Amino acid sequence: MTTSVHSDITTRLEWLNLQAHFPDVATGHLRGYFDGDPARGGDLTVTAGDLFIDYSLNRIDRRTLRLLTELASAVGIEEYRDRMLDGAPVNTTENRAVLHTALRLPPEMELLVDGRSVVPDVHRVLGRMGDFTDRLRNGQWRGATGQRITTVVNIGIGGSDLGPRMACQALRNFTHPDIRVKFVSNVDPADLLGTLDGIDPATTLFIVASKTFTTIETLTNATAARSWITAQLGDQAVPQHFVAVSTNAVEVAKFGIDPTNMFEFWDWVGGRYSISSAIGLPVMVAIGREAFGEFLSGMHTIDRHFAEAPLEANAPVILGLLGFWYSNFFGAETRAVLPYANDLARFPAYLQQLAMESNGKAVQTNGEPVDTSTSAIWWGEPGTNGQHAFYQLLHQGTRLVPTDFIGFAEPAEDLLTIDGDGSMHDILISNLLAQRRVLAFGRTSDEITAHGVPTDLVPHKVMPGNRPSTTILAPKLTPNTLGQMIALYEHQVFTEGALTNINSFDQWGVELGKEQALQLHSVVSGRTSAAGLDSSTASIVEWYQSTRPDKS
Ligand SMILES: O=P(O)(O)OC[C@H]1O[C@H](O)[C@H](O)[C@@H](O)[C@@H]1O
Repeated sequence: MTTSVHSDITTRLEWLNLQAHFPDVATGHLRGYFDGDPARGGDLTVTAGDLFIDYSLNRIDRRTLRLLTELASAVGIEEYRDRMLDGAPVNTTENRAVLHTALRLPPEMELLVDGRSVVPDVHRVLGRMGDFTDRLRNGQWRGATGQRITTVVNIGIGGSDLGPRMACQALRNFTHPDIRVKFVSNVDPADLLGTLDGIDPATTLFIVASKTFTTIETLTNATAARSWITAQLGDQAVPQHFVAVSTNAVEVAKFGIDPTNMFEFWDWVGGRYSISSAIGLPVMVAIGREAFGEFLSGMHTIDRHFAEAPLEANAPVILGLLGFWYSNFFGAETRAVLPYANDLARFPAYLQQLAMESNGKAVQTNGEPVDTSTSAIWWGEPGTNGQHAFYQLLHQGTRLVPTDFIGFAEPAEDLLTIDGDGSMHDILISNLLAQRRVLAFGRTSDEITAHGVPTDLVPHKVMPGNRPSTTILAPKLTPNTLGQMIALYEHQVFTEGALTNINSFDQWGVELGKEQALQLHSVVSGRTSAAGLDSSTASIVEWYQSTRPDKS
């Protein structure tokens, strides 16, 4: 197995330079930076496609970014990026190429994997998805009773759920008026039952989405959904009510879904990077094939920027370098993403899988333990809701939480304010601006005292500021700009993974839990004994079995 980029980053001269530089920055304050460098605000920005990114409110000075890019360059990040984009097997533990970017290539481009151009395959499947989508949306595709399909339920989990679910919500204003798209992921029966409650099997179609088609949650839910359909419509109804998205045609056929109703993708598409593959089918159904094309083209715009822009003007690289900086020099444990767009409510959850399943690792590509910190814990909620819940900690707590604010110039819809004098969207954006400003600049005890606040209250009201944030802006939340934002974060995650020299594209850490769940299912259901289990697990199994009502 070859190493992806480098090893022993902490022994490099470029790392030592950053270490020597860090104390200057650690003792600096964003107030001081802005006072001493009035042009900083407009200068520390980068444009990528339609995205305008302001990173001036970060704990860096102009030298920091140069030193960080020198480090990135020294470890060969550009070569590693190019190898990924060219289809080299950079997922070394699975010996696979990592080519989600190929899913967004225009048809006239060529990219060879094992001597075969993958672009025609990508467009063949996109064409099939488009034809299916058209038939569903124009009512040609009928259910077993001859009725139009009005509800599409995607059954999938992880990468086969989070992306399409997030995107369908984000693009609410672009969706077909007569088709609702729903999602079931959890093996908790409450999820499936809650989703099916009140919907009619005769007008419902299921997309069973699973890269491997062996994921227990998805197959269990799909089997229950099939029973729900056949109980009311008969066995012969399955072909009209089930389609599959997978890389595993054999398992799809075993499940009973007609291979002609399967939309394929390939092992060089990682689950958490799969929204631009056939896994995006529910999004295409919701917004239509042309708009889905716009979504892919937004991603491609950022892919090209990532491939071509010099490191110091490369938006995802800059964001990745900042993440690395906070994790490794400031010791930041978490990272917040706060979209000032209610429709992006699931974006932080989507990014959690993207970032944490990719980079939540402690072993370098050569099998040695990492000598750096890897992924932060990503979390977030839409503004302004979070302001009334957890922002207190962001402003005055003891932890440093680098934050991404996301905002749009034009809302999908707007309403007047209560006094009829302004726009609700203007209030939303004013809040975004206020929060990033207060986080950065705070309020000093002198300023508070000047407002006549009693002395004993002053320390409680001090806002320390110097809390970093990055602001990502786009003209409007559309399929195209959503695609741009997704690709921005994908490549940012790549950058952090490359710097820490881990394989961002495998996920061995999720396997053991799956394996043990299968074994424990047999114990929990009473088919095998609890003998040999640790005493804590055995006692909970005993409690569960004696406490749950008789299943029969
Ligand atoms: O699409 P599937 O094969 O069903 O996999 C669904 C998910 O499950 C796995 O446990 C992985 O951790 C995820 O990366 C994957 O997205």
